[in-house]
Amino acid sequence: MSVFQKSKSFVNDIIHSSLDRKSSRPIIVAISGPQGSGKSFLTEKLAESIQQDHPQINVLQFSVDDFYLTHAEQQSLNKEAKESMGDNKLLQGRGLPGTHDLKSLIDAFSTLCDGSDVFLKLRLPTYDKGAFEGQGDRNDVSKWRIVDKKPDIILFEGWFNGYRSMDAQQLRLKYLTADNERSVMKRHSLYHLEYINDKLKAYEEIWSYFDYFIGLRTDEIKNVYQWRLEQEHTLKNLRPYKTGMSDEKVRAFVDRYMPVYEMYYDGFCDSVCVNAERHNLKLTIDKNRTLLKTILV
Ligand SMILES: Nc1ncnc2c1ncn2[C@@H]1O[C@H](COP(=O)(O)OP(=O)(O)OP(=O)(O)O)[C@@H](O)[C@H]1O
Repeated sequence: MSVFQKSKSFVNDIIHSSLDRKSSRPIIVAISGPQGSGKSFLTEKLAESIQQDHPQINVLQFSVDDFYLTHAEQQSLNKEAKESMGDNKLLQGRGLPGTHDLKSLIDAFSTLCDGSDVFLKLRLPTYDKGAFEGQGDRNDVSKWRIVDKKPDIILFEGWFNGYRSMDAQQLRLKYLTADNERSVMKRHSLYHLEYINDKLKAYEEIWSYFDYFIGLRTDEIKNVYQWRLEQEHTLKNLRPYKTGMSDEKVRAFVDRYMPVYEMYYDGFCDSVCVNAERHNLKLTIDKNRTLLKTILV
């Protein structure tokens, strides 16, 4: 079975078990996986298949990426990180916790899940990753997604969906005991990692909305380099002016994410939807995205 087939069957079970549920709150299915692992591809296919098999169900899909800071806001953060945070490279460019408009994302979840029957039109931002030679920018409001009907099910994807911050001691210990040569955490100061860890804590309010979780795991995290390069080549070819990052920039871009994988990736699927059994689907894939292992907890 493929990642899609397993996920489709998981989502179909969710839909069947929720059909008689009297709730005006949508079901939230979070999809998580490292960059280029295929979250958007999977989310798109799942939304299509739900729409095809259950036309009466209103599906909404969106991503944490839609909520990145604007290019101008990210530029100011780059400056602040360089000048006032001891040159924190982890924040110089989009991607990590701390580089999103988290307040708008929390407001969006709160509006979508408020449980009342009245639903006012909601606009969700969209993001152009190709703008400014791959640095990216939020799209003009005319290109935002309009949600004018309350969704029944939301597919929400994000590369660090479900990651849990560590307490200060735990992070310190992990850092101090990491191998000086091999650890990517050690290329940054502890203070820079602590800042990201603090920022991550605030995202956990979003995780509390999740009812179900699909986590794509990879046998080797270094696969992300290959996936992200392939993805950028594909995206560049699709863009009218072939804009995007050079291979060297893509590698530098992925380098920024690596410490976060090292910090949180090991147990990231273990404590997402903890209050209900069989709500977490963990799928392990290899570099060709072939499914190696499935765990449902
Ligand atoms: N199962 C698959 N079969 C074929 N191609 C795939 C599959 N999954 C993903 N791809 C392709 O791989 C590339 C990366 O996939 P995708 O954009 O879905 O990754 P992602 O995890 O959403 O990445 P990011 O976090 O960087 O947005 C895309 O070009 C996509 O079309």
